[in-house]
Amino acid sequence: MPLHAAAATQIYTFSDVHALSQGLDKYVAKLSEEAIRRHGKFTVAISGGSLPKQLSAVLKHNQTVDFSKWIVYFADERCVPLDHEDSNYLLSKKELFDYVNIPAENIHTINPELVDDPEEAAEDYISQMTGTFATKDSVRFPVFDLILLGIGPDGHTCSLFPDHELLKENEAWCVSITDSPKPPPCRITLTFPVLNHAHNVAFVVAGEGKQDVLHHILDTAGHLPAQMVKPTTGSLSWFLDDAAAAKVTSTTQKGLERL
Ligand SMILES: O=C(O)[C@H](O)[C@@H](O)[C@H](O)[C@H](O)COP(=O)(O)O
Repeated sequence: MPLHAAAATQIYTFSDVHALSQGLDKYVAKLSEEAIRRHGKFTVAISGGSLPKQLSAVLKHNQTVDFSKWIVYFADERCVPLDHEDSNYLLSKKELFDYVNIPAENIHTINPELVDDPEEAAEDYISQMTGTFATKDSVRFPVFDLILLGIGPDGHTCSLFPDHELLKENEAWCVSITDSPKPPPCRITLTFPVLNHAHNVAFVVAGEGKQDVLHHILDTAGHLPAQMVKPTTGSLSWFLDDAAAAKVTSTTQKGLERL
């Protein structure tokens, strides 16, 4: 698979969700190897929804990835206990963490003692990231090796929703939201400055239910949250199954590669 971290947008399409998971396995394994070689670790932020299952279906059996060097954050997380059915941590635990040897201390969850105080929970998450990303020089924004994102039918990503005040946040690394249109209402979420400072950002989108929003995002100029993800120097990739990509017609399709 001709993987390269081009600065441009790269769109990969797959015949079905299993092929998409196979493509993600190769993509993530390559980025993980490169990052570990470069700085001894692989810092990754994972979204919730259908992404963890799509990400992990093949990757959880990968025997070459050094998961012991992974440092995991969540692109967004619900303000619920870690054993709650709505927890993104629990979802990724069931789909991936239970199968691979990521050290528990390297999996950065929302502080379970702060789930009833979203603002405090967001501040605590920033403190956790400071521990991971701070260097001897002051670091303005954390630089993840990879951020994995989904999109909702309304074009939201993470817990950044259309027309929400949080879209304007350009300083804080993580913020809380208490009026999420997608339940549950209280969450913490990474912000656009963090998303757009990542070395690599990949959207993973599958299913015919995403056809219209994906057509809007990739074929029209606009300001949906997913359209505001524009890595300053990093790569932006789309991993799509054919069902989701059916209405994508833009010239970016020239970047379409079958993996
Ligand atoms: O915590 C969340 O709800 C997710 O992070 C959210 O941003 C998700 O990625 C989209 O809503 C897409 O969800 P689906 O992939 O399930 O459609």
